[in-house]
Amino acid sequence: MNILDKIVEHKKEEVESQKSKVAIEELKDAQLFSRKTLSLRQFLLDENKTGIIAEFKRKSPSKGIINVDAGVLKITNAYSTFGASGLSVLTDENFFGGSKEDLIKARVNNTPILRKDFMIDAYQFYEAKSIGADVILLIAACLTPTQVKEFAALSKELDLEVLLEIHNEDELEHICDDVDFVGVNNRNLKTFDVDINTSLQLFPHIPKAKLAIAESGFSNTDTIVTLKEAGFKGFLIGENFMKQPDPTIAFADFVTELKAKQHAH
Ligand SMILES: O=C(O)c1ccccc1NCC(=O)[C@H](O)[C@H](O)COP(=O)(O)O
Repeated sequence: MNILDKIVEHKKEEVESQKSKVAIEELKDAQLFSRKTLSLRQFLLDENKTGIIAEFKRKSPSKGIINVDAGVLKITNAYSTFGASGLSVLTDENFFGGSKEDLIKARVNNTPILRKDFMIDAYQFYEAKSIGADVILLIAACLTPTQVKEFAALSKELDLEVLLEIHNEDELEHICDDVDFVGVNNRNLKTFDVDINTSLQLFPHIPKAKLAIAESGFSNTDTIVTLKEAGFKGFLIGENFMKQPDPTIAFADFVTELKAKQHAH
């Protein structure tokens, strides 16, 4: 069984257990459920921002523990202040050490937040809205095109934007009208190898109406400049900042360097 299958297996049990504790009607009563969401599309198109979607990530299947001491509030505040176009907060506990509470805490920021989780059941979309998410992730590798269509439509009803993640050309078939962003994940989920060329190869096949986001494995600003020139509008970066003794300083330094390089181009 590959890691994605394992995660999905576990997620199904988790969601069933959660459904028996909190009904959808209760989720709808949560204060955050009725808040007006922020548009990641708008933030990504804002030239004054970096295009970086900075991810709060404590551990991962590929890297193990990345940063267990990290404080979500301090780090996401700094990411927002220093020009992140979006925040990504892992809410999966078992494999990534995240939580719904992390996302609720990060919500003080006036920056769009992606609920980073493995979405496999309609219940999770109501949950995402109830904890203050603006964007949800659909991973093509664990959903059928019909499920993507249904979940994307439900997201739109709930005023959530949709990031569809793909890994290869076959998964382009999952793209549908209600998808706002197509994310190309450079990490092969079977081998965990990261290859930035995956983004460059798939970019020409992404419909122009969707904003393209490159995901995973970024550690230098030159790569971001190259992908920006290729047409990518967003860059999902987690580990590179989170593994540093102070992720807030690492992020600020990265942004300063990126801006200098863009200025020079
Ligand atoms: O990161 C993993 O090990 C992983 C394993 C299995 C499924 C998903 C996984 N990562 C999710 C992500 O998409 C990344 O957290 C995100 O793109 C940021 O990547 P990075 O900058 O390399 O932390």
